[in-house]
Amino acid sequence: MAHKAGFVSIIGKPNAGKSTLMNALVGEKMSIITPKAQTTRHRILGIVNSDDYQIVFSDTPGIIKPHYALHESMMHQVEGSIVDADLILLVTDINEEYDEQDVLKKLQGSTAPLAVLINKIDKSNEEDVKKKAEYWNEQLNPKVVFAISALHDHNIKAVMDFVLENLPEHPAYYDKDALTDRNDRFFASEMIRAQVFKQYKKEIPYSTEVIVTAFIEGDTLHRISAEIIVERESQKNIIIGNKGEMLKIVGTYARRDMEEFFQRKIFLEMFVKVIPDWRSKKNYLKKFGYE
Ligand SMILES: Nc1nc2c(ncn2[C@@H]2O[C@H](COP(=O)(O)OP(=O)(O)OP(=O)(O)O)[C@@H](O)[C@H]2O)c(=O)[nH]1
Repeated sequence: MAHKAGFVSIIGKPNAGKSTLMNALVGEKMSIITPKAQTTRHRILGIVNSDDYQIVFSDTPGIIKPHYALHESMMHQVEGSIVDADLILLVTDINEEYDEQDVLKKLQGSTAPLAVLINKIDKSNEEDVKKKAEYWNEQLNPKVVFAISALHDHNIKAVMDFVLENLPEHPAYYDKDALTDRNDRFFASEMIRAQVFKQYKKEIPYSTEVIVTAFIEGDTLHRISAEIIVERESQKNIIIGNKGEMLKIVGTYARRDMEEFFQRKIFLEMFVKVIPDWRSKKNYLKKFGYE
């Protein structure tokens, strides 16, 4: 059998379940998952290897109307991942209420085989699933529509089979040992960011960036320093909390996640820094890895 390899882009609206799906497909906790929308800011590759194939999944930020330079960068990543794709998985929430025209628009002109995945069917009924399937068939004429639950691992195997069937013949793109293109620093910062999303309300998570400033590896212990960057002094106070108690909670949970992920003891120190309006400043966005 000829070797197959290709790029599979997972796209859709915020909160549709893209990261949950990617983690179910890849079988690792690559992408952070929180109940809030817009948690994924970068394209993240998750790679599944076997002797006969290499599937490079790409989890992308949710499709939104851009309000900040940060959002523009996020949308460029979505567009890039549609252009690069050998296959596209469009994830939609069965209970999605707002307009999906922006999603449809992004897909115009794409020639890659497309599957629509109607997600969260555990929170729906057969009739609604059927209606949604008809809607998507009409709108996009995809190769196939799957009804799935990424969270409950329902029909994920069928999606995987579809991907394998439609993957082009190609040599591997990455080393067969690789699970992702992201490094340990990235995952460390994502684990802190996930806690920021979990522990704080309203605008705080969206105004926050996390930068790992030092990552010293050891056989039994990794030493990690990170900066939590916010836009205003008032946000800094909220992040730190009364007598530092909020920051302590973030640190405790993030450290726990890191210890599980890296299989090491972790020493974690964090500093909170204010950079006014960093989300609108191109130079900072560039520095933080957004193009
Ligand atoms: N009930 C149910 N909830 C799900 C399912 N899949 C995902 N979720 C939940 O939906 C929420 C959003 O999931 P994510 O995977 O972070 O969504 P996303 O599309 O990556 O979101 P962004 O990163 O914001 O674009 C989380 O609370 C998930 O647990 C599902 O099949 N059923």
